[in-house]
Amino acid sequence: MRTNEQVDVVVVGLGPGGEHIAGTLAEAGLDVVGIEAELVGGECPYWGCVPSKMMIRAGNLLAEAGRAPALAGEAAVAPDWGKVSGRVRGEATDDWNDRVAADRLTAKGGRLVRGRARMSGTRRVSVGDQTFEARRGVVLATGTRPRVPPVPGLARTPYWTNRDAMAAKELPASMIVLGGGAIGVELAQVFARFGCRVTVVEGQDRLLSQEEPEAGELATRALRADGVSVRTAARATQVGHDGTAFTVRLEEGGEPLRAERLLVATGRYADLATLGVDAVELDPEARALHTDGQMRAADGLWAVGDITGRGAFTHVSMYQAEIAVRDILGQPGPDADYRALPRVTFTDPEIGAVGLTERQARQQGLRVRTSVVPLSSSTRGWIHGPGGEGFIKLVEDAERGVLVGATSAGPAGGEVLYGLNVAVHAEAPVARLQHMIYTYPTFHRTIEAALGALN
Ligand SMILES: Cc1cc2nc3c(=O)[nH]c(=O)nc-3n(C[C@H](O)[C@H](O)[C@H](O)COP(=O)(O)OP(=O)(O)OC[C@H]3O[C@@H](n4cnc5c(N)ncnc54)[C@H](O)[C@@H]3O)c2cc1C
Ligand SMILES: NC(=O)c1ccc[n+]([C@@H]2O[C@H](COP(=O)([O-])OP(=O)(O)OC[C@H]3O[C@@H](n4cnc5c(N)ncnc54)[C@H](O)[C@@H]3O)[C@@H](O)[C@H]2O)c1
Repeated sequence: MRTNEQVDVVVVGLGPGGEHIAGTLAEAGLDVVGIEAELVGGECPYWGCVPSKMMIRAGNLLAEAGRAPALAGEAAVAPDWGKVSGRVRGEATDDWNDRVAADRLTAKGGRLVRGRARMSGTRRVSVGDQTFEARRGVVLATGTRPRVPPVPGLARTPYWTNRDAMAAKELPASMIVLGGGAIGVELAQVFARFGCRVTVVEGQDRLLSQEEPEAGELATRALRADGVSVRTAARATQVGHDGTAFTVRLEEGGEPLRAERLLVATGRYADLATLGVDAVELDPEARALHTDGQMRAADGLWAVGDITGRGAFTHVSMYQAEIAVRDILGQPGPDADYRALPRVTFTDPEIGAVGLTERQARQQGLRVRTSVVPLSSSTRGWIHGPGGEGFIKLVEDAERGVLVGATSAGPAGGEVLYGLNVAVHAEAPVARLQHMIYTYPTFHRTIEAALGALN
C-alpha cells in the first residue's frame, strides 16, 4: 500500500555527510528521516578510508622492520594478511554490519528507512511504496560509485573494485591495478608489501596526475622500491579473463600483462540519473550536483559530499554537512570556501597537498613564485635515514605575498601539511612566516627553508 508522510527533513544517503546532517538535525529537534540503501556510515568506514588506512598501518610496520638492519639490527617479520583482514573485519567494519551506526542515529531521534530513494518532486522523496514530503527540505548525500572505463572485454571479467579489495580474506599472488590515483597507489603499495606482485597501469604520464609532478615522481620511486611495476602513459586496449587469470593488453604492444586479480581504480562518478534529479529539473547527466555556498542545489534541496564534485574526501563531506545543517536551521554562517582544500595520499611516504598546484596557479593567471626543498637537506631528514624521502613545495601568489598552494611529502607528511593548510587558509603573509620560530629538529623545519628559497 502506498503511503504519504510529512516530515521536516529527508536525508538521502547516510555516508559521513548525510549521517552527520541527519543526526545533528534530529538532535536539534527536527523530525528527520534518513534513507540508506546499503550501510549507515557509507563508503568511508566500510570500504574506504578506515579499512584502507588499517591496511596501510600494517604495511608501514613491515616496511619499517625492513629498515631496521641499516639502523638498529636484525628484525625478522613474517607478513600475515590474516591479521590485517581480521582487523578490518572485526574492528573496522563489524563484518560489514552497521547496527552501531544505525542505533547512533535513532538514539539521536532520527528515523532510519532502508531502501534506494528517488526524488519524485520538489521536497518529495520516494522509497519503495513510501513517499516523504519534507517541510524544510531534502538533502542529497549519495556519494559516488567506481567508474569502470569502457576498455573492450573489461565489463565481462570478474574485476575488483575497492570493495573487493577491502573485503579480501586472502591476498592474490599477483594483481594489476588500473589507475594510479589515490586508491591505486595506496593499495598497490600495501598489497606489494604483503608479497603480492603488483603492476600499476596509469593512463596519464605520471602517478597522482592531479598533484604536483614532484609528487608523482616520488610516488613512482616509492612504489618501485616496494617492487611494484609502474606503467605510466599506458592505455589498456583489451582485458580478458580465462577463468584463472586476467590479461591486459596495452596500446604500446608487447606481451599482455597477466595477473590473478585486476583492481579497477580509475575514478568515481555520481549517479544522478537513478536518483531522479530530473524530477526537480536538475540535469541527470551532469558530473556533479552544483550547489551555492550554503550547499543549496535547488528550492528546498541541499547536497553535500562526493556528489557535489568539490573533492571526494570525507573531510569535504563533513565540512559541507556543517554548513548545510546551519542553513537548514536558519543560522547564518560563511559560505563554503575551497581555497585551502587539503588532501593526503597515505602512501609511505605520505603525500599531502593543499590549495593550488603550481600549474593551476599559473592557469589562473597568477604571478607565481615556487620552491622545492628535499627533507634530506634538513637535520631531521638526514637523521631519519632510510624511509625519510620527501620534500616541501610551496606556491606563492607573488603579487599578494601569500601561499596559495603547498605539498608536504615525507614521513608524517600529512601531519606536517597542517601548518601549510593554516597558512593558505588564513592567507598568512609569507614575510611573516619567514620570521617565525620553527622547532628543531623537525621535518616541518623544511618549510622554513622552502620559504627562504621562493623565487
Ligand atoms: C578505497 C578508498 C579510500 C579512501 N580513503 C580516503 C581517505 O583516506 N580520506 C578521505 O578523506 N577520503 C577517502 N576516501 C573517500 C571517502 O570515502 C568519500 O569521500 C566519502 O565516503 C564520501 O562521503 P559522502 O558523504 O559523500 O557519501 P558516501 O560515503 O559515498 O555514502 C553515500 C551513501 O549513500 C547511499 N546511497 C546512494 N544512493 C542512494 C539512494 N538512492 N538512496 C539511499 N541511499 C543511497 C550509499 O549506499 C552510501 O551509503 C576513500 C575512498 C575510497 C573508495
Ligand atoms: N587518501 C585519500 O584521501 C583517498 C584515498 C583513496 C581515495 N580517495 C578518494 O577517492 C577518489 C577515487 O579514487 P581513484 O583512485 O579511483 O580516483 P582518482 O581520480 O584519484 O584516480 C584515478 C586515476 O585513474 C586514471 N585513469 C582513468 N582512466 C584510466 C584508464 N582507462 N586506464 C588507466 N588509468 C586510468 C586517471 O588518470 C587517474 O590518475 C579520489 O579522487 C579521492 O578523492 C581519497
